[in-house]
Amino acid sequence: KPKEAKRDTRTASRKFMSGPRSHKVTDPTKLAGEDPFCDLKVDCSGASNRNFVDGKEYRTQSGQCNNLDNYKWGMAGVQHKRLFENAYDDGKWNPRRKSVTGTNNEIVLLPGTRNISNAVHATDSDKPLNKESLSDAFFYFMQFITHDVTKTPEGDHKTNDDCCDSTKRIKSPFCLAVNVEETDDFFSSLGDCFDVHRSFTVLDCNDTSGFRNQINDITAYIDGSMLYGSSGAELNELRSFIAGFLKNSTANLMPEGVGTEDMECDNVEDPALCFLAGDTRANVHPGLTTFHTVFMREHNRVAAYLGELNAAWNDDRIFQETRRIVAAELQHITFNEMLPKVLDSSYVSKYGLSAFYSYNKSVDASVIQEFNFGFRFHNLMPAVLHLAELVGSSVENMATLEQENVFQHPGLLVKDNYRGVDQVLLGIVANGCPFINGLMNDASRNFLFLEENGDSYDLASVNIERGRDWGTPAYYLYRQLCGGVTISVWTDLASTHSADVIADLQIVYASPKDVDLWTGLVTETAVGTSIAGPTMSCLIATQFANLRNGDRFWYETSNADLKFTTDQLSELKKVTLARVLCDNLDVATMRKDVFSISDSWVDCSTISGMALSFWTD
Ligand code: HEM
Ligand SMILES: [Ca+2]
Repeated sequence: KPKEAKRDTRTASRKFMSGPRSHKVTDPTKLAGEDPFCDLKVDCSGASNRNFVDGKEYRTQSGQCNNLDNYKWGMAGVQHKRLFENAYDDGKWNPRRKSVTGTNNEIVLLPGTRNISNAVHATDSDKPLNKESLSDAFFYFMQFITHDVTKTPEGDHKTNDDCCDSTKRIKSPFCLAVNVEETDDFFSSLGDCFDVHRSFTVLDCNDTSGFRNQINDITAYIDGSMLYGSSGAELNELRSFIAGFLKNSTANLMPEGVGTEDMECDNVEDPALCFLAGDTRANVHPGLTTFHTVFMREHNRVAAYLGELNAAWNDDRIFQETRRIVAAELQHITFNEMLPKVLDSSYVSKYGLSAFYSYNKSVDASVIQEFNFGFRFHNLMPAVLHLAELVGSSVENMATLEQENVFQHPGLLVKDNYRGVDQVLLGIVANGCPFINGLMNDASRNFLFLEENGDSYDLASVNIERGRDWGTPAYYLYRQLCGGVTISVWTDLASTHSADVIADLQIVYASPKDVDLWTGLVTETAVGTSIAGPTMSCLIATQFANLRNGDRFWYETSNADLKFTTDQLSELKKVTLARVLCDNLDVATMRKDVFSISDSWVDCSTISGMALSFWTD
């Protein structure tokens, strides 16, 4: 097996990986360490800090003044919110490392995160299909929506900072070092450590103790920021400034970007090609890159239509109106098709996610940091990527690629004379993603972002390490908050976790009150047919309710100045992801429910969509 061979030849000591492992700050002024928004006053009452075109108001690019009383709610660059006080060891910034079993006289450390990954999250076989027949497209679409909502930048480390270096391991304020035991099946041949860089932080505005908090680089609102960017400067790179269009490149793919450093397209197989999108992570996986491509095309498809209907509209007006429609489609698909498969219907109704929409100006849509962990569904990562084609009347797999050859490899889209993009899409709709509570396959636990020198990455460890980096409190507090269940002994977890999982947790953790948030969440037994346990569902539903109720521009708004007409809204509500895919790819057949592999394939002509004729001015 190729995987074995790679493992055996990797004898070099662990070096810093040349590409980024996590996401970098795009705006260097944000590295200052002070929160620029603490003292900044922005007046949203007039037009000057908002976005009016031809007298009509649209979203600002940064999300500023979406909330008119609190200009920075949900805006790019603002701090993540917290549901509890921080759990940093020093209350300020030192990572959470201490077990509750320690005393004033004797500190007991939490288990190493790679040890937790090995004991709790490992599976030695590629996981079987999930019982609900969720498609790989469901997985990559969730990632696509994640990238509309949250991106937490890394701190100001030098590219060659080696956090495993014995002196820096202690000294560099930007380093976390994950210990690797000699007994580690996979990573031990590379050394005793792998490095993770700490997230960028700012000093909290109201706190004088020196407490530091993480920020969101992008707009939290579901507004298509991964397509349009989260600042005017980012958008200017993407717009063609002709007839409302976004730039594209050969075969109607996204424009090519320059430089691979920040853009996560440094796969050893094909480092040359890199696409430019509104979010720098667009190249991290071809499944994701395909969704970016489809929605960029959807923008241009809608813009062309609006331009024809409204000869008097200029580039700016067409652009803004199209962006408004595309954001509405994303919101509709997320709430109508995606969330009902993430959450059990009991959570959808309890949190009012399908209730009548009414804007609530006291709701802050900014990202709750605990949600950030609750939505890291890396345990659904498919082990392989299939490329598929329509053969006769059925969709068949043409090739099966190991994930380590596919991460950061957008070049797949141009393969086969540009049929790559269609083949990737058909492949992820045709095949099912794996799902077992809390287990991660080798692709994400050992082979993520594999480098030529054998370096790679364990996403389970990193997720746990990230929680400690952020001073995120342990899982048990959230079980208490969401479920009203007090956790003091292991058996208290029995209502949320299987006996097997509890036994695995006990191998590494000294106390159930030590269990890290991400680990506790992904190992919960999922509710009903959903993919999330009770506490995870609570965090996810809370955030998505805020993204809806706290968004003044939500597509279902009844505000006279912002709303779609009744006709337009009823057209928008006909939109399905299947229709968007049919409209923007060279495919003749699709599943009406793109997220379910038990749905049958139908001819694209039988899938209805929205009529844009209602957009004549
Ligand atoms: C090809 C598939 C994927 C890859 C390679 C990937 C990789 C990563 C990496 C490297 C990080 C940064 C981890 C850190 O340093 O803390 C991350 C963060 C994250 N991932 Fe994924 N991921 C994938 C799919 C997904 C999916 C499907 C979801 C959601 C269902 C998701 C949700 C998240 C979230 C919420 C974060 C935190 C984002 C932030 O605020 O920076 N990921 N992912
Ligand atoms: Ca956004």
